[in-house]
Formats: sequence, C-alpha cells, structure tokens
Amino acid sequence: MTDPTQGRAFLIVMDSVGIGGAPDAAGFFNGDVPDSGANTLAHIARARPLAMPHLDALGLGAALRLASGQDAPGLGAAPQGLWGAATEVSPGKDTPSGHWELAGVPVPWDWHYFPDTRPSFPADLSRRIAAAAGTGGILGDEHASGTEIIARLGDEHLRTGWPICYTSADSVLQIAAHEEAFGLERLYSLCVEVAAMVHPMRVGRVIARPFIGGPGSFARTPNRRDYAIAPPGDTLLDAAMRSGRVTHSVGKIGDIFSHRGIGAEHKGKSDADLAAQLLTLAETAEPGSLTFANFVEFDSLYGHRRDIEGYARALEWFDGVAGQVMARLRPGDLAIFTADHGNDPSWTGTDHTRERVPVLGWGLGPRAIGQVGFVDVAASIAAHLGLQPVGPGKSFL
Ligand SMILES: O=P(O)(O)O[C@H]1O[C@H](CO)[C@@H](O)[C@H]1O
Ligand SMILES: [Mn+2]
Ligand SMILES: [Mn+2]
Repeated sequence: MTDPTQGRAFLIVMDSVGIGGAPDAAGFFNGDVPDSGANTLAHIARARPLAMPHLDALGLGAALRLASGQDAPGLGAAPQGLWGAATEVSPGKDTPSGHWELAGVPVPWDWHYFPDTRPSFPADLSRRIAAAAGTGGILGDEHASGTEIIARLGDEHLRTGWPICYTSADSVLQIAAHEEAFGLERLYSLCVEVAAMVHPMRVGRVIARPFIGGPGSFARTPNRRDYAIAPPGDTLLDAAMRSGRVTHSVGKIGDIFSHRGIGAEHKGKSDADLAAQLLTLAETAEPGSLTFANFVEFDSLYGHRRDIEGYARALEWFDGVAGQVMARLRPGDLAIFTADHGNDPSWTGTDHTRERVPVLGWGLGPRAIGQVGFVDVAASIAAHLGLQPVGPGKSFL
C-alpha cells in the first residue's frame, strides 16, 4: 500500500468455518470425544460438494489442504488471492477467544466452565440470580441446548415466572425468558446484574436468550444479547480508534469486544440483513477505516444444530455475498475472510470444535502466507492501515 491513510480494511469472520488440523485438538472435547479429526469445511463438502467459486478462487480449498491435508469436493482452485491457515493458541475454542486473538489479544487466562452436572451452578450463585430476578428460584441450572431447553421448560417458566438458566461447554451463563411474559428489558437488566456476578469468576459471557410463543411453539427471537468480559489488552479496534480511524462493527462484534474501540455498530436480525449492511459499507466506509464483521448463522443455526445441509447452503450463500463485497472494494483496500473456531456439523455433541481457520485476502494479489497465528491477522491489518503494531503477531503482508 502506498498511502496508509486511504486504503480501508475489512475483517470478516465466518463464525465457526474451521478447516481442521488444530495441533491441540486432542485436548478439546465434545462430551467425552476429543476434537481430533474434526473438520467443519471438509466434512460438509464430503457430505455434498460445495460450490464456493469466489472464496475458492482466493484459496479456500488450498487453505484447507494446508491446514489439515484434506481435499474438499468442489473446492481446490489455483489460488489467486492471499491465502493461508491460522492456528489459535488461546486455551478456549469459543467466540471471544477467537475474535480477541484475531484482534491481537490471545486470552491469558483459563476460562471458568460450569460442570456438566445438575445443578451446574454453585447454589449461592443460583440464589443470587433468583434474588436479582425477584423470583423464588431459577429453572434449568444445567448444560443444555437453547432450543431444547425452552421446549422442555417454557411451560414451567410461564407458570412460575422463574428465568431459565443454562450453560454449555463454553464459558457462558445463558438466561432464557419469555419476551412478553417476563419482559425483554427485564431480561436484559437481569443479565447485566448476573454479568457483574460471574465476570470476576472468568465466565466469558452472560447471554440473554429471549423467546416467544406458547406451549409446543416456543421460538427464540433475534433479540439475543451478549454481555462479555472486556478484552484483557489493546485490540486492533482500540489501536485504530486511537489513531483517529473510523471503526465499524457489523453483527455481534461490538458485543464480543464489550463495545470497546467500536465507532459505528451495524446490527441486524439475520445474516442476510448483515450482508446488506456490509455491502453498503464496502461502498461507503471511510478512507483508512476498519470494518470488522461477524456472520454468526453458520454457527448458531447450523453448527450447533449439527445441520450439515443447512451449513452447506449457508456457505454457498455467503460465497455469493463475498463475491459482491469484493466487486465493491477499491484499489488499496484489504479484505480478509477468516473464522474464529470450528463447529463441525458432522461431529458428535453440539459444541464448537478446535480447528485451524482459513485466512483469505483480497487486495494484494496472489500470495501464499502459509501457516500463521491468529494474532498475525491483527498485525497485518494494522500494517495495512499504517497503525502502530498491534499485539504479539507478525504481519504477513
Ligand atoms: O444452544 P444455544 O443456546 O444456541 O447455545 C449455544 O450458543 C452459545 C453461545 O454462542 C454457545 O455456548 C452454545 O451453547
Ligand atoms: Mn464463534
Ligand atoms: Mn457458537
């Protein structure tokens, strides 16, 4: 780049689109089964060939082969973009760990996970949650899938008014409550109070999971809200903002970074909504700005639900979006498409899988960057934007 004040950067996270090969996968689990061999992209493509011409032209199939030695039916064109595979070092395979590390801040602590027992939460914490909610107790208090637990306990929730509290293999405490009967604002303020109780324990997030409907037809609404611990160091977003750059968050990026270093937040009810906003930003984002986007539905709608065909369709749809984004970029811009962890829909369980992720770049011509670290993404974008170095990574530009 010749003029660091003009070129823009777009960091686009395809949530959970892993490509296998994580060297420490054996230390991560779905239930009792280690994640060794999990490979989100390869296993989807093996179930049914993927047509992803735009991302594959950058080097998606090549990155998959580099990360894990796997070939994917439908992918594997000769790369014309910047391409490589990134390995995570943070001790968690969760969304904040992945995003923070991509932004230059590996997680320096072990997250607190609630045990897969019933009850799962310490009795004192459950009491304090109920007191904050003004209810006689809480429902759930266990590991669960969010759609399953509202189907099972939604009824009792309406009868008692008690919030449904559950967790998973992630460091989370999720609270599901009926949007109308319990109240959306009341649920949000409860989550704020509970976040203050559990963040000091190193529980990564409290998540509000509002739902609507009646017995037999309970359904979650798009009004999910995440209350995350703030990143434990200076991120790419902080550095951009400190240098007077405009930063745009698309989707849940603002939530993941506890709204730090975020200029404008662009939220949406669906990934289709977010795609429209990203396309607008590709045309209108300011010179020298950073746009950081997360597309969550791969993970939330298909990975956790182990829906291979749904995931495949989402990948092909997103590839079209990526093509439209690239068509709107300008000379001097850099766009990086990557992911935060895996969530292999062919795997056992319902949790994320520890995997490497693709790093695909538009704007610098063909360039093989090989195996890199998540933190190198932040270092490279900082270099591209002409910012002070960010984090312990090394720029691959
Ligand atoms: O089953 P649901 O409620 O979608 O929960 C999933 O969403 C959480 C946050 O992404 C994960 O921890 C996983 O448990
Ligand atoms: Mn994620
Ligand atoms: Mn997830």
